Amino acid sequence: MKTSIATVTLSGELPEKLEAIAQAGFDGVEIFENDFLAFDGSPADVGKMARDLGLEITLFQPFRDFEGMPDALRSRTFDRAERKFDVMQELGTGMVLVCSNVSQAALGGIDRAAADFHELGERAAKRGLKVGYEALAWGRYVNDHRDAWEIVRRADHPNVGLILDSFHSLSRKIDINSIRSIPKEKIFIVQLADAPMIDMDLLYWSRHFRNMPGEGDLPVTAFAEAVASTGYDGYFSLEIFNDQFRGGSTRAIAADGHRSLIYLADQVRRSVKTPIGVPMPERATVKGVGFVEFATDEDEAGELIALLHTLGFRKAAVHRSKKVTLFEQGNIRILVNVDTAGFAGAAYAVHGTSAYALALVVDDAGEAYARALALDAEPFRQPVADDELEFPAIRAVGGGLIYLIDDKSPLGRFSEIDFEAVSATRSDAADAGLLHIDHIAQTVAYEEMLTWLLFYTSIFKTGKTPMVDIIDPSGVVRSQVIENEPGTLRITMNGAENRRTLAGHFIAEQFGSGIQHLAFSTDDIFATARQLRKRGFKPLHISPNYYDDVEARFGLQPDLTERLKAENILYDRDEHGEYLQLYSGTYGEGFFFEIVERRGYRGYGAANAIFRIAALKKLMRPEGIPKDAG
Ligand SMILES: O=C(O)c1ccc(O)c(O)c1
Ligand SMILES: [Mg+2]
Repeated sequence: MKTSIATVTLSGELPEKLEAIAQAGFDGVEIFENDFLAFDGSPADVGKMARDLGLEITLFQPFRDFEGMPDALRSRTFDRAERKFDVMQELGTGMVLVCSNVSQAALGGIDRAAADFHELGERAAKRGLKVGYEALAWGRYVNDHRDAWEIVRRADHPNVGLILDSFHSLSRKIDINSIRSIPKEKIFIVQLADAPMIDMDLLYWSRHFRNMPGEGDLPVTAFAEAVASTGYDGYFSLEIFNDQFRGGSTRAIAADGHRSLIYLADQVRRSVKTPIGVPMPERATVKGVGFVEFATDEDEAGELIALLHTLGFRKAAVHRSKKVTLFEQGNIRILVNVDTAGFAGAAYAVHGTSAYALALVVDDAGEAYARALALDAEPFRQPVADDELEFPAIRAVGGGLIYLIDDKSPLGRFSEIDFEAVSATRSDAADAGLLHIDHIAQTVAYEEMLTWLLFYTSIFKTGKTPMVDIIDPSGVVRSQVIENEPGTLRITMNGAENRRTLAGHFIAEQFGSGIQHLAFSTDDIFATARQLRKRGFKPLHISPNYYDDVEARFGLQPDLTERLKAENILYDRDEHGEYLQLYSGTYGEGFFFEIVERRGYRGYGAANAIFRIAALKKLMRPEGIPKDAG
């Protein structure tokens, strides 16, 4: 698949945009007229800049309010077009996008529009240029690609074709099967954009909320499949109007865009069986979390290890060559790394004590790694001793790592190969009944949420649930769940917009995104709570007012409410069952542990988050969260 992106998608000046586009691996670029007009160089300079970076200029756009003008305005409209053609020839691009007329002056009529396009085609042909017609979802007379296609068909000119834009068609819920019968040579270019499902004015939605394919809720893949079924083998070009992207990191957004197209091509290749995109292994099935690794130092390790002990973990093994200790309970493994050398040391130096790495157990680590790299993930390597395992690894949230391990290779036996077991002591006899990692909560800056959503969902067989707003006493935190069907990988991603929220404070003080809490599962939270108490665990104190409310809200038996209150356990329920949650206090700059018992429940206790956040913030005062820092 040939990939392209419109300059309007990115922030910055034109040269910066072009560089980021080339760097991200695109083949082509659409020059959006305003980007060109705001730039000081000549069209020839822009053309040279693009070509020097190896980019083809796929399109110059948009040319507005062209077709169906009354006679008094018609010749001036053609003059305007000739001026655009001059610029295009200097730029060195062969195609212009004409979007459907929105002018009050425009006259309707398919034949009138077709005649205008025929003439424009004649004029374009003289210069060796092509004209593509796109139906804007809010066009005055033409707002449906089926009508635009009919106009193009009647214009009957080899230099006039159709431009499809997934947003315009999907936002109006136009049947995409209508694309399948369009001859591929009449589809000049295909623009792609997704968007979150929001019920609002089409123009406003389009100009502010588009996002990359796979980041939103529109069936962009099905749209691309319909296009591919025609045999179309031209450019797929991203055209994303998004306020956040325009203010975001030029390089990061360009990289997300490239990843979104590779992912899309992979899905289309599998379903339509066309040779689109690069063959790669399927999305990796995650069977579980192999371990979570903390980076810390000798001084701070003590407090973390003490906390792990109160949670019922036992020291199970030590690394043969590195200063890494393995703690275990049920199927949960936690590594505590105090090595000053290597990546863990660097992570500690930047972030302080933090859970910087995650191992995911997949069917085939080599295949998962190959897929990750095909999707532009950044590989990670560091030297390992001869007799030690080298985990395939990629960079992940907050500059941390994801290690890929599997059971079919020696990687699955890392705890025997790289580690030496230590014998159990008497105090290890009874654990706290913790079984699995239920979920991993990562806190990221709000503008990074889509990046990581696309990262996880494109590489691993996971899906997302709708974003929810969590009310922090100092602002809103957006929360997005990424999970797989069997629940063996559950990630909650919290996006913070300001640093006064608990999540925002965590990012500011940790110097970046990262894992903010780990939730462990138990199948008897009351028994676990009892064990934890014996071990000296201090649960997060929940206000008694909460229990009055929860009893009334769910109609709980008073004795259950009393038991919940006695153990500081939070309660929630959905149509599938009940959820019980118990929290630790905060550790460091806002890290904490959670213990959950799921009785069929599928969610994450979003309704309880406000109480949990308030309680955690109370713990962190007075020196914790600045009351009114900006
Ligand atoms: O919002 C617009 O005006 C606009 C312009 C050009 C396009 O290709 C498009 O999809 C929208
Ligand atoms: Mg468009």
